[in-house]
Amino acid sequence: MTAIGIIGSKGRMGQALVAAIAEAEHAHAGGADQGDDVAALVGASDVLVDFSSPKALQATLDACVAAGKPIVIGTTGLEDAHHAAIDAAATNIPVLQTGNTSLGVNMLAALVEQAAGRLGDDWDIEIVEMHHRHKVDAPSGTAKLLGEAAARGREIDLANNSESGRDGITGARKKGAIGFAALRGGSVAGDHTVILASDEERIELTHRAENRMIFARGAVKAAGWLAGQSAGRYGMDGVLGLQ
Ligand SMILES: NC(=O)C1=CN([C@@H]2O[C@H](COP(=O)(O)OP(=O)(O)OC[C@H]3O[C@@H](n4cnc5c(N)ncnc54)[C@H](OP(=O)(O)O)[C@@H]3O)[C@@H](O)[C@H]2O)C=CC1
Ligand SMILES: O=C(O)C1=N[C@H](C(=O)O)C[C@H](O)C1
Repeated sequence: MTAIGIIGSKGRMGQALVAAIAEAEHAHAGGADQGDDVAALVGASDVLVDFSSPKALQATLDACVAAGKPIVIGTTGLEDAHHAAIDAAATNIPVLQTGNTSLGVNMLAALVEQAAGRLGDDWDIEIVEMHHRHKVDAPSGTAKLLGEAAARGREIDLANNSESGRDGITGARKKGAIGFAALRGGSVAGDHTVILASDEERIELTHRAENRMIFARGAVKAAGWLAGQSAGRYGMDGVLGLQ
């Protein structure tokens, strides 16, 4: 049994995590939200799970490093500086960061990597995502994860080969670009489609999340797995046996 502390415990994912921790028969060490003492929660936990806000990340990482506690980071909307902070923390503690903790999305990423690599850049790649009206970041962390998978398959760098937020006279699509489009509305838990389009045919690979328990169960599984790892930065492949 692992004592799991939740950063962002009162949120939509925080509540799903409480249920998933009970279901997996781990212990819920408590939660921290805005204004709470994160160091106290870290001290009471074997491992932390963070589904909150990028603004919380640095203080959370500092507390985990100071106490030598592993952390699973599911928060999205991360920028380069956040990833640099994660890399630095991972030299001291185990850190697992992912835009999506579900089995289905991580399987989809493996399929996208393979398709992008085998089809080549005569096939345009567009990633379309839809989420509930409350989501604050775009494109989603999952869309970025799928974009990274496509870029890996093509052996290109995503940062220099992506197009998003098209509006007005944009010019023609750049050959080899990976495009992103974000839709928001209703209560959608998370839909992602990767479209591979050639001149004469099109492939669409889709994942639809029907509820948040798929993310929560994946995060709890990741927490149990991470508690047994040494310092370093990890993704979901080892947790889900997709390596
Ligand atoms: N990787 C994955 O598989 C998934 C990732 N996510 C990501 O998880 C994050 C949370 O999503 P969701 O639960 O829907 O969001 P919510 O807005 O419902 O919950 C966010 C929670 O984080 C808390 N919070 C905000 N700022 C801080 C802070 N500075 N310190 C501590 N706690 C803070 C909020 O507390 P308060 O209300 O007091 O501000 C709230 O309880 C998002 O980034 C989302 O994209 C979501 C699903 C799956
Ligand atoms: O905010 C959400 O809800 C979700 N966020 C993650 C993301 O940004 O990809 C994962 C999931 O799609 C739900």
